[in-house]
Formats: sequence, C-alpha cells, structure tokens
Amino acid sequence: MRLIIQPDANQMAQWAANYIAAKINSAEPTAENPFVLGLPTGSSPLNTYKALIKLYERGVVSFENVVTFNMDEYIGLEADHPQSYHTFMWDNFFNHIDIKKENVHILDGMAKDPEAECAAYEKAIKDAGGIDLFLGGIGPDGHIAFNEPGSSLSSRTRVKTLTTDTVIANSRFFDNDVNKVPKTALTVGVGTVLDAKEVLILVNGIHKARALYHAVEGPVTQMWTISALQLHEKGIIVCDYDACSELQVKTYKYFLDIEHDNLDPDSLFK
Ligand SMILES: N[C@@H]1[C@@H](O)[C@H](O)[C@@H](COP(=O)(O)O)O[C@@H]1O
Repeated sequence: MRLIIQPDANQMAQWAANYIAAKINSAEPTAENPFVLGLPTGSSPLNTYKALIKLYERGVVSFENVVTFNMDEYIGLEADHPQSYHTFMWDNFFNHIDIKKENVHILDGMAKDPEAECAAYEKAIKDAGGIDLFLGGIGPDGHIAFNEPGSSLSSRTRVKTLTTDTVIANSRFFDNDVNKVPKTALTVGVGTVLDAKEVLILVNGIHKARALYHAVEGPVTQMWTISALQLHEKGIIVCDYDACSELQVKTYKYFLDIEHDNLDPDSLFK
C-alpha cells in the first residue's frame, strides 16, 4: 500500500487529480480502447473533481475516451432527484468535462429488478475490460462505496441496507432528517473494487482518523471494509495531516520518508 500524506484537503485533491490525469494520458486511450475509471460521490472527491475540471480546461487531460462506472446509488431516488448520485455526478463533474454521455455508467436506483441491474452492471464492467483506476472515499466507519461493516470482502454489486450510522451521517444532505434518507442502496462490492487494476482512496479530516488507522495499521476485517485494500497489489490512500491523527508516529514518518520525492503533485507529470 502507498500512503500519500498531504497537508490539507486541497493539496490532496491536486495530487489525486494530477495522478488520475497522468494515468489517463499515459494510457493514450482511444474510442476502441478507452480508459475505465471508477468514481465515488460524497464530499471527499469534490475538490478532486474541481481540480480535474481545471486540468481539462487547461487542456492537460481529455475525457473523450474515458468510460466511467460509479460506485453506488440510493434505491428509490429518481435520477433527477437533487440528492441522487446521478445528479451529484452531472452537477459536480460530468457537465464540466468532455465525457460522452454513453460512456457514463451509474446504477439505476429505480430499477424494477435491482438484482438484474446489479448483475448487468458487473457484466458491463467486465465488457469494458475491467476498471483501470477506481477512485473512492470512505465513511467514518471505514465503509467503501456502501459496503457497510460486516460486508463480505468478496462481495459483488448488490443491494445493501445502510447502517444507522450512515443514515445519520448522510442526513446532512436530506434537511438533517433521517426519515428522508433512503435506507437501501445499490453498490459495487468490495470484490468489485479490488478487481480494479489500481485503487485510489481519499481520506481527509479528523473524523476519518479512526478509519484511516484501521485501513493502514489494523487487521483485514469485514468490520472495516476499507482494510481489504491491504490485499490489493496497487492500493493508494491519499490523506491529509488531520486524518493521520491515530497513526503511530513511526508509520507516519515511514510513509513520509519513502514518498518524499512523490509528494509534490507536479512530480506526477515529470
Ligand atoms: N456511499 C458513499 C461513500 O462512497 C462515501 O465514501 C461516503 C463518505 O462520504 P464523504 O466523502 O462525504 O465523507 O459516503 C457515502 O456513504
């Protein structure tokens, strides 16, 4: 695992955006052989999306030959609901770049047959050649996508019931009313994420410090699903100083030392 420690959320976002852009560019994607990018919602990736939009506007990267698969979607929200992940992605990212609508994949939370929707999603990822890079965030309880504590670390795309903690955490987007928050979601599985060629996870803020501790220093356990990243050959966590608060000083110093030459976001384009 690589742990990229940055001073704050803005510098994290610049590092992550530069990394994604450099990966897309080095793949030299074409319509026949696109770059396949997995994407999250939430507050964690917002600054990264803003930084990627700026890179696109500066002509540093194009998304013309990029295919995307989002991590998850609430069950029961129409795509045009203000809090659907469809709305989030188009408002915060897709509307501002040159991605083709047909290259965007987001699970349909209104699907009549959710299980068939999930199976079709797994097939679509496979048909696209697998995910080259999966960007993600985590909840304070260490969940990745909507793989709540107790999720199988081999899980695939499926229906998941949200924990009370997640419903409360996400009620901030639903007028702070837990009754308005959907209680179930469609989500890629931990196994789906681990199948990506690379996984890049964003973790910022003191409220994620415990989760980062479990991700880096804890054992692999279904109770902190992000810990499964330890099994991935190319797992990267980009975090800020605050999120490192629960790490041992020697762990923190080790990753700062070994990544010393890689911490400047501009170093990624050299
Ligand atoms: N399903 C999403 C996750 O993909 C996201 O990582 C998490 C954390 O959100 P935030 O980045 O806002 O802290 O929220 C939701 O539960």
